[in-house]
Parts: sequence; structure tokens; C-alpha cells
Amino acid sequence: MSTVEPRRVIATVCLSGTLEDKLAAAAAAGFDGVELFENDLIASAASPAEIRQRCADLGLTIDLYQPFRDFEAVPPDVLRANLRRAERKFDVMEQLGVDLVLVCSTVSPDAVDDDELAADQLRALADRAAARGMRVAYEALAWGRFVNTYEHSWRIVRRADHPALGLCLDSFHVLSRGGDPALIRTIPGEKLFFLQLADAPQLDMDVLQWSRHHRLFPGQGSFDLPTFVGNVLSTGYAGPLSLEVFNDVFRQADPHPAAVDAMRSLRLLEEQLGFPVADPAPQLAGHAFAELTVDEVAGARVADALTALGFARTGEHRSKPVQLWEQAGTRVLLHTASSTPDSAAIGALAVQSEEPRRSARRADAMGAPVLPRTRGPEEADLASVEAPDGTEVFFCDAGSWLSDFHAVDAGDAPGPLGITGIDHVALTQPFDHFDEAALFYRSVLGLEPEPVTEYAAPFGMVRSRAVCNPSGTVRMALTGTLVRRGEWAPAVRDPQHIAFACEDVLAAARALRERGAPVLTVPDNYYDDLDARLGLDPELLAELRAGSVLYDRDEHGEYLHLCTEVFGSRIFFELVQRIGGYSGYGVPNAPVRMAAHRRRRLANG
Ligand SMILES: O=C(O)c1ccc(O)c(O)c1
Ligand SMILES: [Mg+2]
Repeated sequence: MSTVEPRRVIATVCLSGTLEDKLAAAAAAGFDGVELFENDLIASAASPAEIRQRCADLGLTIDLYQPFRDFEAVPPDVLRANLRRAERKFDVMEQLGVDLVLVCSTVSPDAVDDDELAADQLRALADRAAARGMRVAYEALAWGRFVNTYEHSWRIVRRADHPALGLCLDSFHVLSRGGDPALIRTIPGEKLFFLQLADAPQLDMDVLQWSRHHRLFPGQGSFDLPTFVGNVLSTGYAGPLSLEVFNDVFRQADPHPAAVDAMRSLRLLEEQLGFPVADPAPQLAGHAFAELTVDEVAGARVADALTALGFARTGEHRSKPVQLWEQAGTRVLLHTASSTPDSAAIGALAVQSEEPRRSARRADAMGAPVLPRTRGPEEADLASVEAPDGTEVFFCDAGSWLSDFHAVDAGDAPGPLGITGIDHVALTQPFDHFDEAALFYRSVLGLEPEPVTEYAAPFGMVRSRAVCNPSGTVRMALTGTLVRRGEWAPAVRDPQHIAFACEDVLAAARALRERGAPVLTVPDNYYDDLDARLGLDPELLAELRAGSVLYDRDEHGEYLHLCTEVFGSRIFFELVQRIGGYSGYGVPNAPVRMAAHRRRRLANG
């Protein structure tokens, strides 16, 4: 494996805005070059020469001009018109200073199924390109009328046999059709002129729609890009790794964070390919703490709830309005810093890293710079970075940060409830940031994404994806909506929760009832259905029902969980008990919980 870093390129079609917006974002994120989409050029008020200058000023090259469509295998009069059109585009390319044009396989009704004709005409085009010092990269679109596999495009390029004609490989077109990327190894590297990369979720749909709306950056979908790119590199291909992602969300998102997300995807891919990129992600021992940002009103309610859940207020921060709450090594911080009335939200998460400084270096290399921080002279030097949803993520050691708190008298507390740690933190992601968030946690923290699940919930379709470290001690559950969320205002907007691992949820439920804790009431219909579906032991069912405990099971084990009501605008707590090897999150119960939260909200006024 070469240790020379590949050139990193992004197609302008990936990003939102005008060409100027896109170029600025690509440059700021550290890309070396762009694939210039014709539409972006045509809509720009800048001349090609000015765009060339703009790119040069930004430190960007233009690596590819694209696309040139419907060129090959046409009748003579159409060919004449196509060659004339090509010469005009070569003029533009000359002014842009780009020497490679992408020709995608035809979808034209004028074209015929004739490889020899296609090869002859592409050779004629390559001749004209060569006369101007340019080259042509031929790409098989997965929906090309006759040529829709890379093997077929390679047969045509080989038949044309012209030094200025080569292939553009696009991972989407190959992998969406279930193509075998191993045959790429048989293509000489010098005939691979360009490599476009896109990931995608596994969807069973028309391939053109899939490609134009649902492509993702590498590492965000389910394609095996490391193997694909490994095959390409094995040919000796030394050109750019270029992202070409058509995606409805990225097309309307702020291009600056989108370009950072794109760059992160490439760095992770390079790491998977064996390029030296960054320090490997250190192992994480667990969640060190979760910090809630509250105002006085919600803060008091959260404090009451934590008390009922068996936590004790044990510390007060030396310089900030932050309380430390603990139960058997499980830690929650309450930070009174919100000026929004009755608000509570997760402001920060902390993971315990075997090497916090190395975690911070890795985060930086993955495009998540360490946040500036003010601290008192004696206080712990905690590095933190910002997740895509704005949550601050801290890297902690085993507990030196605890000395930032002075002990306070915990006062009367009803006593522990068998909570042993933070099982997971659930974060609703803003619509634009769902795929970015999973990639962030994967690349920055080394958490592995689990498969995406989707379910119908009272306020719309929800997508859910957990990310988890190999030992299962750090888990985050990310949720988001499939389409932008309606504005009719469900009672709980973008809920977040902290799920505490509990030794015995049924016993906890009994204690919570005695303590008069604000446990969320689950309706009888749910238990009737549980009985119908799972035929649970009647005693267990009765206990679940009495305690408003939710239940799930899979082939590995069982999951008992219960929720509190929502405090402030969006926070609730969950107690969870994993029995056997159950590794899910009770997703089937989420719609029931959401409806219950709305009922509770309306009842509370
Ligand atoms: O969807 C398209 O038309 C299109 C155009 C150019 C490409 O490189 C591609 O992969 C798809
Ligand atoms: Mg392509």
C-alpha cells in the first residue's frame, strides 16, 4: 500500500448553493480539487477563466468537467452535432484549465446497440480531445441504455484503443447493480482515468432514482467501499479519490459542514485502506458523564427526578453553576446555564478514553477541532469537540475531572435504585445531520454504526441508528425523521434521553411507584398486544403492566425498560435492563412511548 496521500476531490453537485458557495466550502474543508458540474458553470455569472482563477486562488484544481451525455453509437448526422458540441466544451475546458471530460454511457433514443460503432465514435472524440491535449473518461451509468456495467464500458474502451480514452469508475454504478468489483483488478491502471466514490443505503428501488436522491458519502451507507477502492488501487491507479454524491439533504444543507462531513468520509475510507491518516481511535471504557443544560425551573424538576431515581447530589463545581449527581459511579451533571424558560437538553456527553489526548488528536484529524475552553487554574484540562447536532463531546480519563467539584452534603435521599451506569444516550438529530452524525461518531470516536431501522411513529416516520463501541460500553442511539418534520408541534419536540442501566427494572418500578416518581404511564392496549404477540408469563405481564414497564425480546435475550415523563422541553430518563445478549434499544416500543409522552404533556397542561 502506497503511503502517498491520494488527492481528495469533490464534485460540485454534492454541495448546496452557487458555484462560488460550493468552491469556498470545498476549499475550506481541505479538498485539493473539484469535479465541475456543467450546470454549476452555466448558472454562474463568472466566465470560465474567472472560475479557473477563483479555484487557483482557493488552492483548488479542476480535475474533471462533467457530464457529457448521449454521445456514442448514434447515426452520422447526430454524431456530427455531438462532435461540434464537444469542440465547444473543449473550448470551455481550455479556459477552465481542465483536461479531462467525463462522457457517460448513452441513454438516448437515437443510439443503437452496437459496440463497434460506440468504440469508433468514442475514438473519434478521443482523437479530437488529444489534439487539444485533453482526455475522455467513459463512465457506464447503471441505467445506461446499452452500456450499464463497467465491464461493458471497458470492452468498448479497449476496442477503441486510443490513449486519450479511458474509464471513469463510479462505485455507485458498480455496487448498486451488485457488480463484482474484483474484475477491476484486470484493468490496467493507466486506463483508469478517474474514480468517483459514493456510498448508498441498500434500497430496493429504481436505480436512477436511488442514484439521484439517495447517494451518501463513504461510510454512511452499506456499500463495501474499502474493497471497491482497494481493487482500483491495486491496478496502480494513482488519480484522485473523488466524491460524487447526489443527495437531497446535502443539496439543501449548508455547504460548509457538508464539505467537512465529506472530507471526514474520505479520511475514514483512507484509514480503512491503510493510508496513514490519524491516530487510531483509543478504546473507550464507557460513558463518563452526561451533562444537562437547564434553567432554574426545569433544573429543579430534573433534580427531583434524579433523586427519585436514586441519585444523590454529591458535588458542586468550583467555578461554574454545575451540580454533580451520582449513583454507584453513574454521573450526571446539571448545568444551570439556559436562559430559555423551562428548558433542559443534553449539552455535553463525556466518554472515558484510555488516552484522552490521543482521542482529541484523532478528532482533530477527522475534522472535529478541539473547542476552546475556559477553566480555573486548578481545574482538569478536558478536551472536547462539537458533534454535528451541537452536543459537546468530552474525552475524560478515569476521573481526575471529579476534583473540579467540591463535595456537598447529599442530604436525605431515598436511596439507590440499582443503576449501574449509562447504557446509552439517545439524541434526536436535526433533519440535515442524521447521516453526518453517524459518520462523526464512527470516525471520531471509533463507534461502529448498527443497521438503520425505520418505523412509523405518531408524528411521522422515524429513522433510528445506534452507534456502539465493540465492548458495548459506549452506545448512542441516533434518531431522525425521514422527511423534514411538520410544524404542527407535537408536544415533545426533538426528545433526548439518558438511558441508565438498571439491575432490576421491575423492582425499580415498584420503588418508583412508592416514591411517587413521574413514571410515564403505558396504556393497557400495549400490554394486551404484548400478550397477543409474545404470550408472556401472566405474572410477568401483570408486573410489566403495573409498573408501566416496556418489554422487547429478540433471539439473543430480553429488554425491560421504563421511561419518565419529559422534563423541560425535551429530556426524559429511561431505566433499561438487558437480559442475555439483547443488544437493541426497544425500538418497537418507541411509538407507544411517544404517544404516551404527548398524552402526559397535554394532561399536565
Ligand atoms: O445521474 C447522472 O446523470 C449522472 C451523471 C454523471 C455521473 O458521473 C453519474 O454518476 C451520474
Ligand atoms: Mg458518476
